[in-house]
Amino acid sequence: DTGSAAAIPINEVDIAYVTPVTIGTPPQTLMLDLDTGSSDLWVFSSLTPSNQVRGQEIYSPTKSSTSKLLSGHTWSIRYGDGSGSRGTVYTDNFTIGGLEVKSQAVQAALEVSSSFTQEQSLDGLVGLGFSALNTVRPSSQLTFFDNARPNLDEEVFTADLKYHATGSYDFGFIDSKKYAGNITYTTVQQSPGYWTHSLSGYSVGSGAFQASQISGISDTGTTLLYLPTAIVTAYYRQVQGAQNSQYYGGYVFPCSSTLPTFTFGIEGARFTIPASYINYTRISPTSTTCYGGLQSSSGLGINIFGDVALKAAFVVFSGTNPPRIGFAIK
Ligand SMILES: O=C(NC1CCCCC1)N[C@H]1[C@H](O)[C@@H](N2CCCCC2)[C@@H]2OC[C@H]1O2
Repeated sequence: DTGSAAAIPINEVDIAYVTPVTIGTPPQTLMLDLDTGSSDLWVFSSLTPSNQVRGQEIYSPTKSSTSKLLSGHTWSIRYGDGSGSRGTVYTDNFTIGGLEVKSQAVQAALEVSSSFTQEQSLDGLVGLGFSALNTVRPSSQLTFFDNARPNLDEEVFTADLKYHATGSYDFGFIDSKKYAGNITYTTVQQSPGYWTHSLSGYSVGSGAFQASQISGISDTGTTLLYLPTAIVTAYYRQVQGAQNSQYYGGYVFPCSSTLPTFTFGIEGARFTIPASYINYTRISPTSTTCYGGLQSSSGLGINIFGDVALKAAFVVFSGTNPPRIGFAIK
């Protein structure tokens, strides 16, 4: 089996990407954020208090003839940005891009935090991390990818996220039309459950490449790129008027500044993030101060290769044993 679906930016600065999925019988279509940084599949639902729902589509298990309550099971998740949700669990038929999993655990939200309520075009998440991170108790549940794997033509899914444009997620096959040259793979450490791997180094603009093993997670659910402070300060040293603002919680700079590109290594391959991706957003609609797409990871305890980096490549998440991650230019 295979599947292929769109990855649609939910706003004009690509804060997140959503993908249409169907749940139940007859199919209910929701727009979910496919997140390789977590492993819960949860949705706004008919059980979510109405004062926490602001325009989202909801899953109504009672309207699906194939839904089953997973009785006695609950879940509760907290994300790195402080957002979170909790609820109860059903199983139901679930498809992404024509790929169906029967009896997928669908976690129905009984409560969501305010940042989810405020994102009206995001109806929930599909966790594509390793199932060890799943928060359902007393028995944890498998991700959509883990459930689909036995039926996939190839044990992979790919992410082709785009800057200010719609990209795609493919399951079960690698579309050679979506990238150029070769795919460079590197090993993944799957414990504790993230797609954890290393970069082989970096360079700023036309500067020399600094070989250095930088461990982190490839996380489609994180908007920005978070790297060690030494790398980030070296980058913004090249930006006129840049400063690390306590007030804005990160590096800001005059929107008119010229930014250098940022290149990261995967083994022997090199991937260059255009300056435009790092000129992330104005701090407010009328401001001439801009917030950077590259920020420091100090305080996070982990480096995060989020969408700002991933959208510069075609990325293969390979569920082989051992798992691997592959990058190609596009
Ligand atoms: O918390 C993180 N990442 C952290 C960012 C700060 C540094 C540590 C990692 N990712 C979340 C993201 O923010 C959420 N958000 C929802 C609203 C639209 C924007 C996305 C979405 O829900 C879970 C996941 O994706």
